[in-house]
Amino acid sequence: MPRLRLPGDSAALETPLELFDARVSQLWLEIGFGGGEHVSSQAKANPDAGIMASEVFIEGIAKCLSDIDDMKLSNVRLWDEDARELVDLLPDACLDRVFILFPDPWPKKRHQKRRIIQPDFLRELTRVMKPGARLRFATDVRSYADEALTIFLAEPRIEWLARTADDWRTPPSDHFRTRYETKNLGDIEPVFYEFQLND
Ligand SMILES: C[S@@+](CC[C@H](N)C(=O)[O-])C[C@H]1O[C@@H](n2cnc3c(N)ncnc32)[C@H](O)[C@@H]1O
Repeated sequence: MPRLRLPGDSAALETPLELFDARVSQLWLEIGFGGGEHVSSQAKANPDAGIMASEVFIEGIAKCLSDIDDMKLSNVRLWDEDARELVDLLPDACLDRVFILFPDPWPKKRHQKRRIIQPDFLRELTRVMKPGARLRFATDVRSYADEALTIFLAEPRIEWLARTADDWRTPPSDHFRTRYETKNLGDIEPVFYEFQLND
């Protein structure tokens, strides 16, 4: 993946907007993109955004690469390893948006510590988000929805942008459905939490 794969060193990632072939003014990150439908749809709809997208599942990476090629997208770059390693390499306050959509749910109690939303990782994410940046989290597993919300709201700089009591039950207007979402494997209707990072 020579032109699409992000370099694995912090020096190259110091000026991430320059890593895209397209001229972009915003930097977005999608973590665990699966087959990449959401990545390619957002990239097409937002040519001004450079999207860094991370996935470890090789078939998903191949599918996303094929879509990027078919759609002639020059504002996407892929990271084919653990997203947490990429986040560690990023400079402070560089991201405008983050998407964590239907992450592996690990529904069994004894496996829940494997979930990607953990206090330490969230703190590291807030380091690389700009003040005012948005983070969208979606899940269809009740225990993950509850646990993640508790972790997000414990972070002092994170504000939950819930406008009404239950608007988090409705997909945001700029959401593109993901392959995992369509499988309805969870125990609740999907929830979409939208957060903003404050100063
Ligand atoms: C349940 S799937 C959902 C995929 C996609 N977001 C969707 O909604 O269709 C979660 C994905 O996250 C990926 N994943 C899990 N841990 C990851 C990590 N640390 N870094 C990057 N990707 C990860 C998995 O390989 C898997 O494809």
